[in-house]
Amino acid sequence: MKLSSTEPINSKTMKKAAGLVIFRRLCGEIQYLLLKASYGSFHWSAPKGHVDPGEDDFTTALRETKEEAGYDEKDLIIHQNTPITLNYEVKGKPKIVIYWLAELRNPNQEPILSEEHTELKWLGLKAAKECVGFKDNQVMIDKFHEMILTQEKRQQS
Ligand SMILES: Nc1ncnc2c1ncn2[C@@H]1O[C@H](COP(=O)(O)OP(=O)(O)OP(=O)(O)OP(=O)(O)OC[C@H]2O[C@@H](n3cnc4c(N)ncnc43)[C@H](O)[C@@H]2O)[C@@H](O)[C@H]1O
Repeated sequence: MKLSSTEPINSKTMKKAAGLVIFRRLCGEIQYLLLKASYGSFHWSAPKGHVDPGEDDFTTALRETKEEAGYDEKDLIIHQNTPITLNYEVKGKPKIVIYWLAELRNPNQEPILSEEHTELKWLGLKAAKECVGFKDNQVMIDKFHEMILTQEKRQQS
């Protein structure tokens, strides 16, 4: 389900985070960046994090990407008009996470990880979906992938 990024939330009952699904084109393949958490269930996700009080979602996505992957806005081509929002529960509390799609301009620029992650992977569509595991996350990657392919077709025609 997609929500407006300006939808009001009750920060006491709902967690909110924002991030970027970053891809690169390398050796004829579209590859997605995933990071492994250094805590909790050691889950894999795109760079993202908690929206600070008073911060807008997109600013959070940029800040967290810089903190967790070392990429600046200038390193990326961001599809700002097509965010996708995931809704799930963490420890019994609802959480929403807003993601934007972003292409890494220089596919050879490797991420710089923070202490929040121990590993990174660049994965093609199938492997990326297997790695994130969660169905809603997989559907999101499929949707972003479709956007990339549609844009490629438009540019070729
Ligand atoms: N257990 C822990 N132990 C120690 N420190 C911790 C901690 N959890 C958080 N922290 C601290 O919090 C900071 C992270 O904060 P932030 O960096 O600000 O926020 P975040 O990425 O949204 O946090 P998190 O990784 O917890 O969220 P996610 O929704 O992916 O993941 C949250 C949970 O939801 C699950 N999940 C992820 N995506 C899901 C989905 N689509 N559907 C259902 N569950 C999902 C994950 O497997 C995971 O279990 C870290 O620096 C760390 O210090």
